[in-house]
Amino acid sequence: MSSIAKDRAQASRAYLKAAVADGGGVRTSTSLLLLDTGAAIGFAAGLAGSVVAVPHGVAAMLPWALLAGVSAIARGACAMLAARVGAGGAYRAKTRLRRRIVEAALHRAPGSDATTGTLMSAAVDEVDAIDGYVARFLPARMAASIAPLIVLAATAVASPIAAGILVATFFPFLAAMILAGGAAADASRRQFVALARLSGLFADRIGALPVILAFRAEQREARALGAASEDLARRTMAVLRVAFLSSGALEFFAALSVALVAVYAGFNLLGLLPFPVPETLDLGRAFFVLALAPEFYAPMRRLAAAYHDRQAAETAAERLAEVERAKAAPPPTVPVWSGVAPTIRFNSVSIRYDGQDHAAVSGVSFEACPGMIVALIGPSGSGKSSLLHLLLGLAPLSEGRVRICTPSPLPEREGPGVGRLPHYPSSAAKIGQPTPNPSLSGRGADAVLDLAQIGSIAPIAAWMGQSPLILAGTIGSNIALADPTASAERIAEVARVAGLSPMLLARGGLGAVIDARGSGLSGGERRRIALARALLKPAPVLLLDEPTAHFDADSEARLVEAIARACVGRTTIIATHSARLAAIADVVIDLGERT
Ligand SMILES: Nc1ncnc2c1ncn2[C@@H]1O[C@H](COP(=O)(O)OP(=O)(O)OP(=O)(O)O)[C@@H](O)[C@H]1O
Repeated sequence: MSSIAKDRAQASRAYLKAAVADGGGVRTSTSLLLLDTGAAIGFAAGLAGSVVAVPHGVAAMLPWALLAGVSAIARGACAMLAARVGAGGAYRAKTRLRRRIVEAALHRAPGSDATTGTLMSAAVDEVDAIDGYVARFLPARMAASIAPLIVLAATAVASPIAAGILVATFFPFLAAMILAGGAAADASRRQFVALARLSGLFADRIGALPVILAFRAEQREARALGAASEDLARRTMAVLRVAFLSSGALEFFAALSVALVAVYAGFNLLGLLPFPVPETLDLGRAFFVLALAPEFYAPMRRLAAAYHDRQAAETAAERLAEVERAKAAPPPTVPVWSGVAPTIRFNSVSIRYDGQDHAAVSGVSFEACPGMIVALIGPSGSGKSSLLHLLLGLAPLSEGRVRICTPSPLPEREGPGVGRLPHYPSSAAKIGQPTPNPSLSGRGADAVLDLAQIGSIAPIAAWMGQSPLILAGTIGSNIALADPTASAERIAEVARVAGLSPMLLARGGLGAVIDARGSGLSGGERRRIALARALLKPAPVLLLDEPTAHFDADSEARLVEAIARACVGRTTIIATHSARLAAIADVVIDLGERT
């Protein structure tokens, strides 16, 4: 194994160790497997005692037969409980890990190139890959390091030479296992990478199905999926080849050791050994060591069966660690936001995405005050959305500063916090001048927060993005995502203000069910849902990205009026190509002039 592969394997093991740290389930499961070995010794002793007692009648046989029977039942119970406890431990470890992975996926650093498909594959398949590791491999590994010694000790008490035979067959077996294990690790890693690639590819292509159909790229995408699944099949066959080889070696040495013990015990019993030995076995001891010999390899068999689980888990751990590494660092300061509209000051702000030569935005300065609308205009690609994303922690700040000034004090505390924000009316008229925020009067001196310190203003911002999220459910529940506590009347009101009435009439109201693809909602209707969502959120900052795109002139005029009303008392920044919408802004920043 190269040193890079070694480092990688070590890092994966350390990650797995930390991920399954509770260990309680593993220890209990291991103890049950060791009890199973103890019961196996009892079973062998019971069998041997029964055989020896046959000439002395049923009464003499009975206690031995009872011992064998109780031991057999105990073995069954231990095996069942070990599987159950292991599965419980694996479930808990997976739940904890999945929570961490989903959190890392949701809070990934701005500019991360992970696709939805790879993140889904990480949260579902790769977390599931640690199931066998915790439920089977870890208990089997711990048991395999102790149980053979117990069997060996019990065998040595009856026949030290039979114990010596077991030890002698163990070393070539170990060498074969190490060789097979190394080959299995590589093959298994390659197989798992192929599986993750296929799952990610499949999930992404399903998400992009309408686009694929529109561009008639079905054949090409089907070929790509076919190639990925053939690759997976090839790698799976390689894993199976190694698995068959290693289980062949295991079975060979297990059978060899039992055969050698049987031959030795039989010849010793008959006094036909061709060489002198310092022990003479009687029937009971000979039967005991013979019945116990298969148990020497049983823990190793169990470990070999679970070995693939370890490879799968280590490969998954590499990818899970990558997802966690891509998680954005938590902001150093976590403010408790008040519901007061802040002043947002951009000072020589530049945004450069990872891996890009040029800054998407450079040297932008402006100020958005409470009650004021700032319109960001400029040609496509001039960085309007990037500035909004910056405020939400979705784009990286590479130069300059963004400060959030609010008249209310913002004490720091542990954990994210946002109090109940006041209701921002959508009924007051918006006049062309900045409107003083009524809630500001009587407040103390400004508290100034640095965006670089707080990471995002998402808790106090209502955002309408360019690609609105639509979830399977009703139209009403999609709007209510912004404020699950909102009343039906309030949802109906924002839906009306956002211009959804004609669509709701046609589809049967807010209770109309839509699927995750939106059940044929038009681009404009999706945007209206997103706008309604933004208007519903009782947030003091409103960030709208192209709210009037896809609208005809009349609808646009009505929507511009509605937006003007909704902005009263809030700090609003709108990215737009619409001259009509820009006309209601107090400040217009033309990003095109800067390039
Ligand atoms: N995540 C990203 N990674 C790399 N580059 C990005 C990313 N997001 C945006 N960009 C680039 O940054 C530049 C500005 O993009 P942005 O979406 O901010 O422009 P825009 O003015 O909003 O465009 P439009 O009017 O078309 O919406 C573009 O060149 C874009 O390709």
